[in-house]
Order: sequence, then C-alpha cells, then structure tokens
Amino acid sequence: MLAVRNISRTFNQGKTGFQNISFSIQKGEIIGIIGTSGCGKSTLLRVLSGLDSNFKGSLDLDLAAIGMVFQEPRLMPWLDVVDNISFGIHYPEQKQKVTELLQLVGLVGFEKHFPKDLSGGMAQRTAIARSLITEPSILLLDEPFSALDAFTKMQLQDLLLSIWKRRNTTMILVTHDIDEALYLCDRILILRGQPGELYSQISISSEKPLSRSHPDLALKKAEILQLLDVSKT
Ligand SMILES: Nc1ncnc2c1ncn2[C@@H]1O[C@H](COP(=O)(O)OP(=O)(O)OP(=O)(O)O)[C@@H](O)[C@H]1O
Repeated sequence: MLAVRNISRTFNQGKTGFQNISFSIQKGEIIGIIGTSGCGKSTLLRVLSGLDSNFKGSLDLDLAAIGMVFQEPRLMPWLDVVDNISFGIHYPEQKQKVTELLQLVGLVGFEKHFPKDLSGGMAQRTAIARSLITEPSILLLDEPFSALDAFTKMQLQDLLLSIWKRRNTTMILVTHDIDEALYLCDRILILRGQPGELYSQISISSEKPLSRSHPDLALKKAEILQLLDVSKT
C-alpha cells in the first residue's frame, strides 16, 4: 500500500540526509526505523509525511491519509484537550469521533484540562488522539515516547498496540529505543551512514506482541546491535 523507490534527500553540503532508500509497507504493518544519530531518520519521515517535497525518487502513498506524532506533543496551550484533539475539524459533527478517541487513548475525564495541567504521558495521549482525528491510514511517529519516563513509555507503547489492534493502522516508527522497536514492530529497517542508506531489514515475530522479556527479542536485539556496529559498546 506504500512504496518508496530509490528516494534521496540531500542538503546543500551534499553530505547529509539519506540516499537510495527503497521499501514497501503492507496495510496494517508496523515498521520501525533505527539508525545512528544523523543518518537521516527524521528527514526520511518528513519526506514521507509530505512536509518536505524536495527529494529525488518516487513515493507512492496517499499524503491525505497520513497522521503524524512528534517527540514533543506540540499542543496549543490555550486550548483544552477536546479542542486540541478537534482543532481544524468541525467539532459538532465530529463530537462522537472525539468521544471515541478520548476513550481509545484513556483521557475520559480530562476533556477540559489545558496542556499545562497534563502530565507528559497525558499530553502525548492527546497528541496521539489528535493525529487520529482525520482517520489516517498511516501514522508516522518520530521518537514519540523518548521524552517520557520508562513506565509511561511502556503504557503508551501498549496504547499504540491497542490502536493498531482496533484499527489496523499502518505505522512507521522512528526510534532510538531498540527494545521499543522490537516490541512494537513487525519489521525494522536499519539505516547506516551519512547520508543514511538502508543497510538491512529485520523481521520480528508474526505473533506480535511477544512479551518484552521473550528470548527471541533478545536474539534479535543482539543482531540489530551488530548491524549497527555497536555490539561491543
Ligand atoms: N534542513 C536541513 N538543512 C541541512 N541539513 C539538514 C537539514 N535537516 C537535516 N539535516 C542534516 O541531515 C542529517 C540527518 O538529520 P536527521 O535529523 O534526519 O537525522 P536523524 O537520524 O533523525 O538524527 P537523530 O537520530 O540525531 O535525531 C544531519 O546531518 C542533519 O544535520
């Protein structure tokens, strides 16, 4: 349903960004993108989202069907939770949808709270609900939980899986957290180099989610560390 062929994005210096990346994604797949700092992961996500159209190669996806979640929630401080979620849509007609999303992300009871009164996890739940309001078929997530404490992070990872189970949303997740990618993803793309290139792809379990301590995930982690060339650190 999504195909990326030979795409490259370099900047003026010519040395940065990413190059010659090709992959495809099936409906309902969760794909992780992992790579060392500066190998172009965020740049790739910006290109996939349509925020950056200055790339070479071909991109076969419906940009209208995309939702995006960033590392920081990017909520509007003067709007409460409901108004943040429903910003840009015609709320009276979409009230039912907002109610369903509040239930989905676990924010019932917090409708009238403003961002300053939300914990980091609740703010990110609001951002996730907002990204789903347009019913995207693909969700792009750029290190969505990296600013959260370990416990909240695990809760929100499980929230993503529950969204995926209910809606079969295709997701592309950029993360530095290999355990997170192993737990959530069907397949992990490993980028290396500057400019970054697709170095390898690893399939995870077909019985997702495996328990976080499952030995298969430990084996895959060792494989990924080796592919990233950081297995001794
Ligand atoms: N607008 C820009 N102009 C010039 N260079 C850029 C621009 N955006 C990104 N870069 C460069 O492209 C490279 C890749 O950046 P990017 O943020 O995509 O990497 P990343 O893999 O997401 O890094 P990190 O893991 O540290 O977040 C970096 O060297 C960065 O400096």
